[in-house]
Amino acid sequence: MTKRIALSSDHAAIELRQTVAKHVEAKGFEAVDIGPTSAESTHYPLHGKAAADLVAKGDCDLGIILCGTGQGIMMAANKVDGIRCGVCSDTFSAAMIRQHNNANMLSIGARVVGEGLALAIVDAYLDAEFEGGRHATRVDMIED
Ligand SMILES: O=C[C@H](O)[C@H](O)[C@H](O)COP(=O)(O)O
Repeated sequence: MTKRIALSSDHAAIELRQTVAKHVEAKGFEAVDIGPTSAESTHYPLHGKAAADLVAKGDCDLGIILCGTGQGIMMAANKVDGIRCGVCSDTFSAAMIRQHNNANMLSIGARVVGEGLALAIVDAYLDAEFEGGRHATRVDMIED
């Protein structure tokens, strides 16, 4: 079954989010892009929570969220039970948050990385798989 990826951002990352949405569709995922579409200033906690809720409820398999730094929207998403979201500005971390931390959401800062690196980060994240084993013990500890 096609994996569904929840996408949201604040005003600082609309263009990059739309580019990421097209990229994940081209990779064979379904992009569930919940906006916003207007460049009007908005509040990242609203959008981080909205995407995190989709993942936490199982409506989406994974989530990719963006704001200026990726930090604020990540903090909001991580307040939702069952969400493990990391901010990444490099491809190694993007793969590792999946392989070791089983992160179900990725956050990116649109004012931190350019489009090329952002898409490489998305690829590293989506192409990686959770390794389980000792890492599962630790992820369970986070959930507890
Ligand atoms: O962590 C927060 C994000 O980087 C926001 O995108 C940022 O704070 C928005 O700033 P501004 O309202 O100045 O565009």
